[in-house]
Amino acid sequence: MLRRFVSTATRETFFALASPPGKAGVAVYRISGPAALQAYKSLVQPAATLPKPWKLHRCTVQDPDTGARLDDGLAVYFAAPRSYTGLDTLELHLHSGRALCAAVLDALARVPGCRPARPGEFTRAALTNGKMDLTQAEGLRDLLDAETDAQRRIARVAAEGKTRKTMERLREGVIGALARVEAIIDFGDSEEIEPETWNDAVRRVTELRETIEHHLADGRRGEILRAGIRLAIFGPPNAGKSSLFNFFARREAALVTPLPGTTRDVLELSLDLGGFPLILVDTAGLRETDDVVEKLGIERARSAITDADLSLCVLSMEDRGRVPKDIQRLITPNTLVLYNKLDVAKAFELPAGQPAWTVSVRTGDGMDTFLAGLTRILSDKFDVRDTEEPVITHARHRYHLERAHECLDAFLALPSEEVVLAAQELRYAANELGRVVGAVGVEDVLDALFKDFCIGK
Ligand SMILES: Nc1nc2c(ncn2[C@@H]2O[C@H](COP(=O)(O)OP(=O)(O)OP(=O)(O)O)[C@@H](O)[C@H]2O)c(=O)[nH]1
Ligand SMILES: [K+]
Ligand SMILES: [Mg+2]
Repeated sequence: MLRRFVSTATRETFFALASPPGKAGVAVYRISGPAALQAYKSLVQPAATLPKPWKLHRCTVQDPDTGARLDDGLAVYFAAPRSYTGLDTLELHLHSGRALCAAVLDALARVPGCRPARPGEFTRAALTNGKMDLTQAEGLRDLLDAETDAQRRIARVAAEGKTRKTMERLREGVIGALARVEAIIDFGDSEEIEPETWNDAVRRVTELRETIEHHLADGRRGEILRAGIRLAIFGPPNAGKSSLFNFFARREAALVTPLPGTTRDVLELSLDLGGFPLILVDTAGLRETDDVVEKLGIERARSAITDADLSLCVLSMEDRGRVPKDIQRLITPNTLVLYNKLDVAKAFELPAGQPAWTVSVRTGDGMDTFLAGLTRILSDKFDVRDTEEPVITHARHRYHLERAHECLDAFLALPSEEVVLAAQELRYAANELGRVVGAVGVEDVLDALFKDFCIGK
């Protein structure tokens, strides 16, 4: 249903080094646009015969003005529209070195009609030319940014076009229902239209609404995984929260002292735990205090706990019987509980109904079991398996799906006489779904997206 997104007609030819600059095995240059073959003729020897598309050719590259030989390597020509960008594209695979890259880029800049590419310009052209949709471009950016295995896998789902397909199918469904309602408007007075048509539209919309609800009820797994899972460590002073934080950091990242109230600021640490992106947050111990600075720290701790996706309460085993009420209130069935200082306390049976462990951060006792348990919880809560439906990975997707859901709700609340209003609600819904894939109104999203791309992608 989706052809061209934005009509920024590309008459220009842009080029970039697509591989990292500097010393490496191979440097890849991409030249995309109508002058791609012109670049071939200017730079490549022998240029007498033009390259067969999609075939690698041995070549020598020379300076277009002096004819001085620069390097030799391989050239491949992708004829439009069967290229990454959908435009005529030339790729040169040469040796990589700083001076060599600079000389080749300089030579390319002297080819008439060629100019250096802007960040993300190749992908932007691919989008413009209908080679991919907005969710795929976002997925690609996320794939390049992915730092852990779970992030990589979720980005792939979008980059491969699964999110796009789901959204397009939903949009087509809405348009199908809209066609029925419009038929009632057009032929409503004649006998050709059965009352069944309205019921049919209602049935379709009900199903679509359910599918959207199913996608929305994903626990925000996609968005959380992409951004990193925030795990807030909290508890009373001196329980060993910062000691645990340092255990994960593998260095003395936070101050640890025997004085209660040591930690004041909120500290963060990003790490990869079993393939999951975890943002660990250390916070000030919670207690009543008259110390102004400590009070501020405790306020920050409370907001960090609220903002977190998961929370871990650290309790010293010695304080087990006397956990203050305001800390008890923060422990929900979803809170992980770590009883620390096993080395100086007697072991006890863990209460059921709560993910909990006993450990000694000091001696390392029980830590393996705790880490394995934590990884399993992350996997249960946030993992996205290949067989599952694509999930929402950006707040933007959720926003438009929620709006579309509202429109379908509004449609279903209307009586069958209100066909004109009903058609309008469906049009709004289709429009919202179109925004996810970028079929409507996306210029601002594109600018934000491609700003973060590297040049040459
Ligand atoms: N015996 C024993 N002491 C520990 C253990 N873990 C931490 N401690 C000690 O407990 C004291 C407090 O540790 P911290 O890590 O500063 O505790 P905290 O919860 O961050 O404290 P605040 O920042 O003040 O809230 C320090 O003296 C640690 O060395 C443990 O497993 N066993
Ligand atoms: K302390
Ligand atoms: Mg601390």
